[in-house]
Amino acid sequence: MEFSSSQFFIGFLLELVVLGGLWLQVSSFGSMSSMAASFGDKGNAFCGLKPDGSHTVTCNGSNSAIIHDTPAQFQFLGLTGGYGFLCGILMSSKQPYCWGRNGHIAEKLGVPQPMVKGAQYLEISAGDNHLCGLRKPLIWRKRERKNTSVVDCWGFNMTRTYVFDGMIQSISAGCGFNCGLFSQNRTAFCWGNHDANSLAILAVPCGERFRKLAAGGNHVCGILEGVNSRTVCWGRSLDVQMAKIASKHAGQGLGNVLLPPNDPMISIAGGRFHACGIKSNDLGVVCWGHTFGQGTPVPSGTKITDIVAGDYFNCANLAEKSDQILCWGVGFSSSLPKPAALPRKCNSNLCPPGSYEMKQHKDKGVCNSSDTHFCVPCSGACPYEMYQISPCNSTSDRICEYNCSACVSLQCFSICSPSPLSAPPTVRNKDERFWSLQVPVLVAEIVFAIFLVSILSTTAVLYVRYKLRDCQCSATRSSKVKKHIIVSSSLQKENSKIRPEIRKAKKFNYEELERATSGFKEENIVGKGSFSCVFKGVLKDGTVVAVKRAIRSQKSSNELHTELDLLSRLNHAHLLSLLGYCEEGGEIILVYEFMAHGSLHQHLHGQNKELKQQLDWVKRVTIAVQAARGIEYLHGYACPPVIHRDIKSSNILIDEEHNARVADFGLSLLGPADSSTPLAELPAGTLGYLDPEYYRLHYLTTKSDVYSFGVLLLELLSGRKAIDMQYEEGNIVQWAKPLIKSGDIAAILDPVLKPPPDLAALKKVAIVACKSVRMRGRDRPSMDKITTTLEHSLARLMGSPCIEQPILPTEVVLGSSRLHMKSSQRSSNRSEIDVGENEDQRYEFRAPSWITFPSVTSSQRIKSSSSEAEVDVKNNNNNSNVGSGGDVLKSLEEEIGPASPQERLFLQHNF
Ligand SMILES: Nc1ncnc2c1ncn2[C@@H]1O[C@H](COP(=O)(O)OP(=O)(O)OP(=O)(O)O)[C@@H](O)[C@H]1O
Repeated sequence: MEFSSSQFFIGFLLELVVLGGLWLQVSSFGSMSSMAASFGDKGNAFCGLKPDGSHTVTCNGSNSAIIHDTPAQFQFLGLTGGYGFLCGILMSSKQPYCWGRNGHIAEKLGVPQPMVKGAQYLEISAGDNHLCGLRKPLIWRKRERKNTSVVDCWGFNMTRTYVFDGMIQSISAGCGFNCGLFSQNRTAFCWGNHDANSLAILAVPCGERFRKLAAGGNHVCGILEGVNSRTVCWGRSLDVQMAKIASKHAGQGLGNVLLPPNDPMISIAGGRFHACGIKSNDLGVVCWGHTFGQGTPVPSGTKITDIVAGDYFNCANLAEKSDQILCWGVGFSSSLPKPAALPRKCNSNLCPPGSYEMKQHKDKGVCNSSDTHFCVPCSGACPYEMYQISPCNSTSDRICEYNCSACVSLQCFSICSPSPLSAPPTVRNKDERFWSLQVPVLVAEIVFAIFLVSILSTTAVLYVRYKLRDCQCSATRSSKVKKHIIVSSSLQKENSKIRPEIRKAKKFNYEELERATSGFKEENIVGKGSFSCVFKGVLKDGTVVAVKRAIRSQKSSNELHTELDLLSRLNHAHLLSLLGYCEEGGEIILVYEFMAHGSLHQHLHGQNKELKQQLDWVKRVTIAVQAARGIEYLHGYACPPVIHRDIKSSNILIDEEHNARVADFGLSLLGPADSSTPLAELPAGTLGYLDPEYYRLHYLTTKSDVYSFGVLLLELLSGRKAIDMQYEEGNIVQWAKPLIKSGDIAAILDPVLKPPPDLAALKKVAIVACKSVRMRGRDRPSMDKITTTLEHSLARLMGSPCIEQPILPTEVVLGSSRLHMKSSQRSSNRSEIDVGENEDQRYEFRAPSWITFPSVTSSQRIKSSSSEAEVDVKNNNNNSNVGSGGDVLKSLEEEIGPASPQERLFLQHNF
């Protein structure tokens, strides 16, 4: 029998859609399922809900504590397993109940403590040494905050309640971190201990929509939404580097490291250094990540329906052979039952509404006996671009078809546009009718699109021409104009330097760097930070580099790891470039481009007064523009946006050509791009530059960087340090703000320089600085507006008559995977100093991380501490260290005023 290509495509698609719609219970390292595996040095165990519908649990395996403590009398809704323990949600109370042994959760398990009275859970998920539960929302309380989800966690470094904005559909736990899937937009987010999981937490694919997540060791895999159901993974444990560690742990020889396959998947489960999934086209199993040389091989040609992961092994429920559990990998005990009396979902009852019987072939069920049925839940609504042509019934899932008039994806177009010529007559007639209707619609749409694009581009061209005509500089203004042109072209040159591709950091070996820095000689030190020493070095090929080596501590290496993770993703002419890194013997060393002229701090406040004088007004404002551009890129163009958290003059470095580069990303944070909630982070940064709102309310937004940048502008204008106790008013903001507000700009200008002929240019800078250090973040301008204002000031300072045109074109930010539209570009009216009133603030949400690294250094830098109490103590110390600096912060708090009820709620929920 012949099929037309369109029939074939649609048949294939329907198969994908139907199979893709299967929503079988899956379990990863820790997700909840009807079965679960536990692993660890006390042996492995495998438990499952009995297939008789009693919801009671049965366990087998070599972990005697789990076997002995199995609560056979309790009924459970689902199970999850971790290192030496298993947990289930009790049917009666909907609370977790755990058994086995794990010193981090509790010596003697049971209901994990502390437990909120009456809390009920929808799902639980076990990592290796922790358990998290997604709380059932309390809808009966009228005043309950809407659209929030609560996750309670217990165990190593995790015991606390996390509140998230947005409804979470499911959670999955890995080693020391967790991930969640928002139900509304299906985006993923992860939180937890950053030590080994910074990549898993920070590198969540931006804007991707997932059907399912499965966290493993230090990685996460997710099945993408859409007909392809492709799997993507991120994190650390699936890479080659980690393979060596994996082999050591599992006592195995080094196997292969495989990439996730492209096959569509219906479920996945993550192990410590690997992940496995069930392919939707044949229910076969496929594994990737680190595969071991020895151990039971991954089954081939076997259909499976459920899958769970231990650390180095997986177990699955066979689709065809009833009552059999199949395990593979290494480390599971031979005493694990194969077959085990575990979940086989073949029921004698017909499938209830909301589910349908899964078939192996058209007429043959999955179960051995034709009297029993294997039921799976119906899939959700049809995907976008599709409509339902038949509903879900007891024998088949809902069937969806592409709506050819609403195609946006290539897949849809390819399905909708095959040639109808090879079809049999009836099909051809149908297709002809279809095309006779569709073609005019498509043609009309294309014509309309072309018309729209040409109107828009013509308008844009006319607008640009009009603007340029206004700024035509006549020959009579030659000297000033020349200057302007020279500046413009030099800045154009600068733009061309922007690296359009994100470079991969090179891996150096220790000897290479040791040689480059003459054995990390003291004379080669060019700077010292709180956590690191920076050496000048020369590589074998003659490249001069800066080598940053952590002062040995876990915290410093955390910082360098954050910096490595971030800088490998960022690329901009005004961000310090990372050339490579070296990670050996537990130490991490970063290699950067060498900045020949050191830091802005050294120029402004160093011993050499000449350096300060050389930094004339044009150079200072140019540095301000360039630094603003770097930060603007972080906020508006990096995806997800980056909050630097430590903008200050010692982190603005100056290269050979006197261009400014923003450096030191050790404290920086990423956040999801589409969230509208502030990060809840304990304060970190440098005293004097620290946003009082962030300090006071722990609200972290991109506007916190704006505050620090405002302080930096005041520093550039006045030549004073952010906090300088040799003056009566030691805090630069407290000193400069009233003077600027009173219009006395000259009073704040650096006395080592003569005021410029056109003071108005610096007035603009002072005003924007003043706005940037407003108490409330939402009242501060965004970085793109600041950049625009600074560009205008620079143009004016250089005598350009074209002050409406920024000297530096604004479209210089390249290299991010996605571009965000600048708010200033959205605004049609860009007044030169009309910055920041009532504009939208970019808030980022992030789970409150557990807090790390307290430190006060000579540069008065404070970092989040391991406990709030510690933070207070440290801050008090800081305050006493800096004398009235502490009072300054106190008075800033007072200026912000008491927390509103909403803010208080935010704090209560997050800290
Ligand atoms: N790429 C570089 N080229 C030249 N000098 C550099 C480079 N990177 C850093 N330095 C110098 O080393 C100093 C220390 O840098 P680092 O980023 O470690 O700390 P910091 O920002 O000054 O202090 P902290 O870590 O306390 O914030 C800088 O102030 C600068 O003078």
